[in-house]
Amino acid sequence: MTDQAVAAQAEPEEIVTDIEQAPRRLQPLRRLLPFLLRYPVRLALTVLFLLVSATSSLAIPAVMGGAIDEGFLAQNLENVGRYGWLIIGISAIMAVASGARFYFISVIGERVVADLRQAVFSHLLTLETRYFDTHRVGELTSRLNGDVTVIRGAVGSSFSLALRSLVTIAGALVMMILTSPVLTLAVVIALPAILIPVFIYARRLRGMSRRTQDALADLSAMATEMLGANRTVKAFTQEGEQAAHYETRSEASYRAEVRRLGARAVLVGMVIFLGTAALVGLVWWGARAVFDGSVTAGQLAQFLVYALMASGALTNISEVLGTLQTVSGATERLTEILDTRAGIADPSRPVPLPEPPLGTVAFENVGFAYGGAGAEPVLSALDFTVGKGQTVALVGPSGSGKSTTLSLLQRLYDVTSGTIRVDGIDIRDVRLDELRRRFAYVEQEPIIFSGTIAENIRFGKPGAGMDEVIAAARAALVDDFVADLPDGYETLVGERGVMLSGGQKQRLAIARAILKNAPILLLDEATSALDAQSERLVQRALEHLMAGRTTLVIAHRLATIRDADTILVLEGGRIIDQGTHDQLVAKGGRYAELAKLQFRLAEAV
Ligand SMILES: Nc1ncnc2c1ncn2[C@@H]1O[C@H](COP(=O)(O)OP(=O)(O)OP(=O)(O)O)[C@@H](O)[C@H]1O
Repeated sequence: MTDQAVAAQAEPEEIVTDIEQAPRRLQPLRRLLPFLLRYPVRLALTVLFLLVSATSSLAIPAVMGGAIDEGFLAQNLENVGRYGWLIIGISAIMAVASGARFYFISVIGERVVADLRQAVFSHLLTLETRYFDTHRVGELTSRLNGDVTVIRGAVGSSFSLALRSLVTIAGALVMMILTSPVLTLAVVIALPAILIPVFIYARRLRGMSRRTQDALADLSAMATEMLGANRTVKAFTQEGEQAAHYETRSEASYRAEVRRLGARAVLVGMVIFLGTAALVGLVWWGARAVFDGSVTAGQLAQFLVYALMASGALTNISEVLGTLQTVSGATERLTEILDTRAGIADPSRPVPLPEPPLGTVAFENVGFAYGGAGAEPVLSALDFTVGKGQTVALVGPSGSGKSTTLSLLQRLYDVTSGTIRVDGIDIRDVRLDELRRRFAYVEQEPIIFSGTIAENIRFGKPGAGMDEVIAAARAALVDDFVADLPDGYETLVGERGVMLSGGQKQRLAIARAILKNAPILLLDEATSALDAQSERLVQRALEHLMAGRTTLVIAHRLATIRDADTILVLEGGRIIDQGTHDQLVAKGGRYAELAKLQFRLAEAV
């Protein structure tokens, strides 16, 4: 089974635990407040329109009561008309206020979500490499999408519904007491008998709805993973197997949803029956009060409407509470990211690097362990210098620490002991962006983004003009294949550059590095063999790039090795030998053995 498939199958448990651990507390919601309070005017307008719409909706039943008593029962058509106009006027105010409330709260919701999403994304980009070593990118993007969407729903509608319901309950209760204290007392006594069973059942339903959400999250996680890995799936002829997995999960999600719908149907029935029974009881009780003259028929009608409004609002609140718990979980997961401090950050008093750049590198007795001091060291007592314009090649068996050395130089991780200097300055004293501007990095498997050829090259120097991009492309021999592409530099290269060959991707990455024009070049040569023609092109592109630059190269090509000023032979994180190719070959020993094994024999002949 493929790695991806294994990972996909490991996913359900993780997702379920994640969601089950979602807090039932609502405190994390407080963290949304600063985002909301950034827009005080819109917030104030929302509250204003909310109060206006709630008050006007509460006024209608009172007017209606008046219409019944003074209009219908008094058989006074004029009064019916007058009250009718009043109701139309109030409805107009209510309509405008409700529309405005909906608009402002939705805009705030969208605004908060956009702010939150941007804050989380830009914060994630500042976190150090170690964070990404221990967090799955799929999980992070799902937080960015899923959790943010959950919050959008809540801020836009649930908050508004909760506020409106609270105001309605309070207002309706006041109006009920004003209309008839005796009837209000009867309702307050009878209410728990109806609400308690409904609440208990609704809570069970919420648990079920969380399980269906889990099942859905699980389904979409699997689909994303498998579609992304479609080449691997095909290579291992896993289509049938994975489709069957998907079907099993999809069926589970369907069954969970059906169970939830059944339970919901029971709840709806329960609400209808208990509600109607309560209404009949209230009407009967009210009729008695009308007959003995303690309330008028209009007051009774008005009272019934208030009671219905209050109970509707109560039901809304119980639903909103459920939603807010989910939102609280989402908010907590996002604020967790925002609270993570970058382990590698700018120094408080940065030292500027010399201008113009010297282009020198020095490792002084550097030790490093991925797990921090005390853990198994990956590099020990690493000591070497690279002078301006020199090329130093790192060679050594797999796992000897070559890539780690380049990571440390870019300060993707901090050394555990010793010092690294660029142009004589300890890199921990330099601003991160200033330091990293001094390097151009060409990775072993270059990362190509899904935009156009020009955008990919321009990644080396944002804002570079088209003439600069083309000059870099010429130097990296990219322009010869671009000429054959339908849209030239504007051709889209597909996700991860799938539409380009291995050699073309490498040349594109070299063009990007040429455009960056940094004084120090970090090069991780590709191990995968290209055909002779591509290889020659990449080699020529590299020569253009290396010209006049200080270069640290993880070398796999004999040509690179031969031209290097110094070769550092690494083994087990230590430099076991150094010198030029000829010196080291003459010495015999480990380097000669390694050279035979590691460098392409074809090149040696
Ligand atoms: N992010 C990481 N977290 C923990 N350990 C790591 C990490 N990256 C590398 N290692 C470990 O550090 C050691 C050195 O790895 P490094 O990638 O520097 O070797 P390398 O010489 O570049 O190997 P290769 O030629 O195979 O790329 C290895 O034992 C590796 O398992």
